[in-house]
Amino acid sequence: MINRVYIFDTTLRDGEQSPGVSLSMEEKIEIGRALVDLGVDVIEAGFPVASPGDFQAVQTLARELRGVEIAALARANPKDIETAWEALKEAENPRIHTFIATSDIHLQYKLRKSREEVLQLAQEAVRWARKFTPNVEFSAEDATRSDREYLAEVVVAVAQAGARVINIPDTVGYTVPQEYYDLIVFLVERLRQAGFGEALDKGELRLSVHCHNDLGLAVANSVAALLAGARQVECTINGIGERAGNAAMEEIVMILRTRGDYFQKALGTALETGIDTRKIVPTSQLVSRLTGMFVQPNKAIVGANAFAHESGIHQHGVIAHRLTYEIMDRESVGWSGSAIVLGKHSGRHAVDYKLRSLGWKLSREALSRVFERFRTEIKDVLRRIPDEYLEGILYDEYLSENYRYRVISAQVSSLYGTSLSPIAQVEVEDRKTGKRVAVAVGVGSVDAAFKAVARALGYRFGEEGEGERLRLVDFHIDALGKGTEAEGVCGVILEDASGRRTAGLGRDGDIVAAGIKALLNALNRLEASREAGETLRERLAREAEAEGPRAEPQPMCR
Ligand SMILES: CC(=O)SCCNC(=O)CCNC(=O)[C@H](O)C(C)(C)COP(=O)(O)OP(=O)(O)OC[C@H]1O[C@@H](n2cnc3c(N)ncnc32)[C@H](O)[C@@H]1OP(=O)(O)O
Ligand SMILES: CC(C)C(=O)C(=O)O
Ligand SMILES: [Mg+2]
Repeated sequence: MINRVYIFDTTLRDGEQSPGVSLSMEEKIEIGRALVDLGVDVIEAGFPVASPGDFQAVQTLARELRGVEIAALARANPKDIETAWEALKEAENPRIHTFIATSDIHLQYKLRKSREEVLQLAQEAVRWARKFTPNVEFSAEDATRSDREYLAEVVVAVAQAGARVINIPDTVGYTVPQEYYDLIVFLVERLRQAGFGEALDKGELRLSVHCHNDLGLAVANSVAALLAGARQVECTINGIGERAGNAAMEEIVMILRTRGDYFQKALGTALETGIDTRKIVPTSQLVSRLTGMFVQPNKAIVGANAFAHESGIHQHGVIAHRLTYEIMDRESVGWSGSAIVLGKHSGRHAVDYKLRSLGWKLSREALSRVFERFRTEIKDVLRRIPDEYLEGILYDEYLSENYRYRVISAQVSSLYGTSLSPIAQVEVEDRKTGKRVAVAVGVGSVDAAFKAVARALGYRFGEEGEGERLRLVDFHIDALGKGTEAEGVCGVILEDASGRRTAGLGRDGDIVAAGIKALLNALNRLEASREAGETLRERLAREAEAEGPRAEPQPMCR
């Protein structure tokens, strides 16, 4: 049998059947182009008879996209099939995908037809479609709950009618991998007995799988079917689709790639797809943005945490050698940036690694000082810890004696039920220039307070006003503890005009006061890093060198 697995992407058809998803024509084209770039073999563009909008979308994609087959869905009746063809006919390589259910439950309650009638409709549908194109796919909807003998009869009948691809959907996500594997083996055998062995071996006739995720088995079932001899897999980006979704393409592709050794052993050959895996993450993010379907952080391959290491023991392992805790190269699926994420469970190795990647070399003693503050002041306070906070600790530890600014007092109004704006008045001390008072109006009380502090110290946020312009890159507030008396913890990251970034933290029972403290902390660190940051960096590096060499992280670790 051929070792090429054809990727049939149904993000735009079954994926769009996800409750709450409705893509505009422009969005479908944008996703369609991304799918072509990704290297899918077939794009199921829609169900043309469903609505004029669906018809137009299929027609537009058929006209616009090249280098890919375009499929359209049609029930087993002449009108659906003719409409599908009308929409498809300008495609470079059009495919009519016709279907009818084969399970007794569907026959009895939904179609109200006998097995004989459905068998005949299935065959006729393929013949109708063949009048337009030889590229016809037939799906036996709810195949996994169908009587096996009857299903085999339908499969052989549609092959005889000229279907090029026969799809065995697990429409309601009911099957389990071994059962599905056995079913595909059984159908392959029946097709061979009916004289289609050579066509299957050459890939001229293909069995396809289409799995839903109701029991969380869509990908496992798809892979089992590929092991059993299916060579087309129907799937969606991020696994979106009807109910619990379809099989996630990115997972199937990466299973085939990562476990090529296993397929080699089991089948005597690895299974190949045409997917350019480096485009997986950008495509996933595009689909998530346009469909509004959020990708859970722990989702395999494309979730934000899929390659992130936050706990100390794992971080240490990965820093020593990526393969200790990574089975795939994150860049091979399109991720960039660091895999080491600082957080509550991070350890000394990760802190050292992060500081090294920020250009700091520390002696053991200096690292211990930073790590101790990280452990006691930050780890339990912030959920995610941007790298800037580590540098902030260094400045606090070594330069805080020279910190320039101090807030003496602040008064901030907080309003409700009025069109008036909040006002902040602050009194600050600049060690170089003395005390200053400033007043500012803001959208909210934090905005007013930040603007007043900035004004008093010769900075500004935004276009207006005088002073050096700063950008607030990040601002967040967390509650430490529960209830209305919980302490507020505010974190800010500032960026100056040269791109230098510093972070600040502030804690207070009053969240506006916590914000003011965080801002002051960040401003003090900014000034200190400008004045003495490089000197400190050199001094610490000299101390580290004097201490002798330490193991450098492996270049493999990113
Ligand atoms: C498993 C799947 O994902 S199948 C695809 C599901 N996708 C969709 O349904 C999205 C698009 N659907 C639609 O817009 C509409 O359902 C339409 C336009 C297709 C049909 O709309 P309506 O004519 O109003 O029918 P409705 O949706 O209420 O019922 C479906 C009809 O199709 C029949 N039918 C269902 N599947 C098939 C089939 N594969 N072949 C032939 N007839 C079928 C049903 O028996 C029912 O017929 P009836 O009206 O004679 O009772
Ligand atoms: C139309 C078919 C292939 C389908 O989506 C299903 O059975 O789930
Ligand atoms: Mg489906």
